[in-house]
Amino acid sequence: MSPSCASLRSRFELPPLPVMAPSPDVSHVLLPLGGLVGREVDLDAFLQTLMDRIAVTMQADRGTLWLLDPARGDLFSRAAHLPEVSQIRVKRGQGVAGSVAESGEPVNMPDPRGESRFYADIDRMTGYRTTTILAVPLRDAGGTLYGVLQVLNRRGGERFTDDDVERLMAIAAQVSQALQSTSLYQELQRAKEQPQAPVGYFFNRIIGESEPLKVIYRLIQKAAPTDATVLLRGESGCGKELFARAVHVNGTRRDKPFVKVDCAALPATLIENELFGHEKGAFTGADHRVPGKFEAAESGTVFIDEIGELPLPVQGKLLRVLQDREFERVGGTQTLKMDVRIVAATNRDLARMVAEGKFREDLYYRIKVVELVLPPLRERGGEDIERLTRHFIASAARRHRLRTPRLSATALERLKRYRWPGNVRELENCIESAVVLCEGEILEEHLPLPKVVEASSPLASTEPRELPGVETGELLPLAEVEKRHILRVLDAVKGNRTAAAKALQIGRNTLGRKLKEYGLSDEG
Ligand SMILES: Nc1ncnc2c1ncn2[C@@H]1O[C@H](COP(=O)(O)OP(=O)(O)OP(=O)(O)O)[C@@H](O)[C@H]1O
Repeated sequence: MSPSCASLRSRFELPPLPVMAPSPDVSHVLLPLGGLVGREVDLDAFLQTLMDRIAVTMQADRGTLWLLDPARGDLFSRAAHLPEVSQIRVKRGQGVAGSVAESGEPVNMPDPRGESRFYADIDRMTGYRTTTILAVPLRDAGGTLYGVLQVLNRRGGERFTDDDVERLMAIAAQVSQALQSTSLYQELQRAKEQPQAPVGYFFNRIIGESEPLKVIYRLIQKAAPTDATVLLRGESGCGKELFARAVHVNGTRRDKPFVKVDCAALPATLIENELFGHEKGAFTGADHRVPGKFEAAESGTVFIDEIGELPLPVQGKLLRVLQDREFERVGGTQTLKMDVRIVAATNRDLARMVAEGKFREDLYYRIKVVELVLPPLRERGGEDIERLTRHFIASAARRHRLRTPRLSATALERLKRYRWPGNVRELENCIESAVVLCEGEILEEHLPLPKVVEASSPLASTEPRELPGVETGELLPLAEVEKRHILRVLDAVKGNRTAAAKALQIGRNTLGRKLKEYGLSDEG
């Protein structure tokens, strides 16, 4: 085992934290982490573990570590427990964390609604609803404030108490001490001396250090600060949405909205409406004006998922948006100007769709100014599979409040050899299921993987071996086998698409798209 594997392993084998009695003595929260700092092989994972522990100890739903960016003078989120976006920035004085950075005093806010110090845009950006917040300053050994430690939503709908404030302050003192021996702190110090150098670490939500991913990170770093339209291509479940968010948060629009439009999840007739909004009276039932996603994303980014599903007339309208930055609402005559960046994604072969006359050629070239082809999981190598696996084991155990099981060498070997047709999503679901079903402390028997079909087998295939419902001997085209299998699974879950997608280990979008291809309505 390589030294880096050894330290990663020990990180995930830390015993779970006991739920603490109210006491400011928090030494046992962070002591086990102390040793890891010195062997810091994976700072992101370390910070994530740290935030997870803090959230559990504070009986909070989630926690965020904010750091002051000396180059820009604002605060950026460096690690968050269950974050939806990789990075958020707030100005000093803005929001609760910004207020703490400004005043240097803790803030305990039992009900943020209507509070001027609460920055509701963050909830809007993440889709999370904050009900209680507690935030305290982080100071270095010299007493200078360099960040904020924040926890959200105390469990059981309770408020954070005065004891909690004291406890989080004590934790902050220890976190500060631990952080000061990391490369992150050194980077902050360097940035102080060279204020032009931006503080990095913008990929902290994406796991993977394999060469093909590093190529993608470099391309994102180049493309993100521009306004170039980005097209993400890749198999279903390989992280297109995650990378689309990375483009957004690494660019200049990071403080503005990131708005997703999922073309596969919408009936064709509604897509135009969703993107461009409609005027009152545009159609029966349109009793008031509704702004579209382009308006909602003003100055931010619109992420058009499954762009290959866009009906031809709407493709023309989108082309005009890209060329002239203007459009009209459905049923409207007023031309609206807009300023948004567009990131699109597809797992379809758009070049082929162009050749077949299903996708406009001029739009195709407009959207692929920067094209990022995400590698499927099986091409990212065993180390990335291991990193993702350990991350998903820890997060599933946390989500289901279970003890974190250990991964046996045999199980890890099987995971590395499997082909992962459903990519990271399939791995995530597979691990969650194994963690939930695991009976002992070792995760080995419960991996829901087909035992025979593995990458190293000459019979390796992306299809499961057994396909119930298909009569043996019948030589069916693959597409027909897939269709029958999907319909059978849907039947088994009584038409519940979320459950069917989960069982099939594909995205709900992908399922919607396939059903559309079979000519089945997209509702439900
Ligand atoms: N590199 C990664 N690190 C951590 N999590 C990842 C990574 N890639 C994907 N995931 C997770 O896998 C799941 C699927 O990712 P995502 O939805 O971005 O895929 P997608 O390519 O957009 O899928 P689809 O084409 O089906 O919409 C998500 O839960 C995402 O958070």
